[in-house]
Amino acid sequence: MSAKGLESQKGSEAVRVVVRCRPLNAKEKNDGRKRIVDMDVDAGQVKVSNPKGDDHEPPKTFTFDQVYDWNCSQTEIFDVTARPIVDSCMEGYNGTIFAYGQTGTGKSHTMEGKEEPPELRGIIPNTFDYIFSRIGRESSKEYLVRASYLEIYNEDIRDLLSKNPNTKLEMKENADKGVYIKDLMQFVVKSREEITSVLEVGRKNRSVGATQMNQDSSRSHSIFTITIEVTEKLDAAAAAQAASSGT
Ligand SMILES: Nc1ncnc2c1ncn2[C@@H]1O[C@H](COP(=O)(O)OP(=O)(O)OP(=O)(O)O)[C@@H](O)[C@H]1O
Repeated sequence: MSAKGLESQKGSEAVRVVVRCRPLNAKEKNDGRKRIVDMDVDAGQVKVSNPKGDDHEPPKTFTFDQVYDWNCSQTEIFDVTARPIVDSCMEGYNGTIFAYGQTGTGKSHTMEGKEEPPELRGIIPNTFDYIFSRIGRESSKEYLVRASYLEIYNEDIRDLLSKNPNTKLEMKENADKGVYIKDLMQFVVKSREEITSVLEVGRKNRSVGATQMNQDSSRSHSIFTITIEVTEKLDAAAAAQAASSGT
C-alpha cells in the first residue's frame, strides 16, 4: 500500500504492525494459567513479564503501531485498523491485511469471526458490508467487484473456489501483473450476500483440524482477494459528446 493511502492513520508508515491480545480461554483458566502480558493501549506497548522471574525483574516492553487488549471489540478493530486500508483500496491503491500468529491466538476470530451476532463479525465480513454500502452511496461511479480465495498448505497452492479444489496451482511472475497465481478463479460479486457466499464456499474447502492449542485450527494459510474496478459514469450530455467525437 502506498504511504499516501495511509495519511489519515496515525503516522504515515506504509506497513503498520498491530497486536491484539485475546482473553484467556476456559481451558487455559482451568489449567491455572496466568496472564503474563499487559497491553498499554495508549502507548501502543506490550509488556511481557517473566513468569519465573522474581518481583523485581522488570517486564520486557515492545512497541507497535497499535495494540488492542482483550476488551477491544471486532468493530473497533475494523474501524481503527482495517477501514482506512479499505478506503485507500477504493481510491485505487493496493492494500493487504495480514494476520500472523501462533495457532489459537485469534487470527480467524479477528479476520472472520462469527456471522451472528453481528458484533462478532470480523474484518472480512465488516469489509464486505463497508464496500457495498459505499458503492450503494456512489451514484456517479460504476464498480466491478471480483473475489478470489486461495489456500497455501504444505507449500501447495489450491483454489478454494474451484470445482476441483485439490488441483495444485502455479505461482508465476511477469512484468505486467507482478506475482500472480495461474488459473486462479475470480467471481464477480454484486452484493454483500454474493461475496459472503463466495467466502462460505471457499471456507468449506479449507484444510482444518484440531491442534493441541486450538480445537478449530485452520492448519493452513489462506488469501481472500477483493479486486475493485471503478469507472466514472458519464452523464447523458457528456456521453453524447464522447460518442460524436468518436472517443
Ligand atoms: N479476542 C477474542 N475474544 C474471544 N475469543 C477469542 C478471541 N480471539 C480468539 N478467540 C477464540 O479463541 C479460539 C482460537 O482462535 P482462532 O481459531 O481465531 O485462532 P487462530 O489463530 O486462527 O488459530 P489457527 O492458526 O490454529 O487456525 C477460538 O475459539 C476463538 O473464538
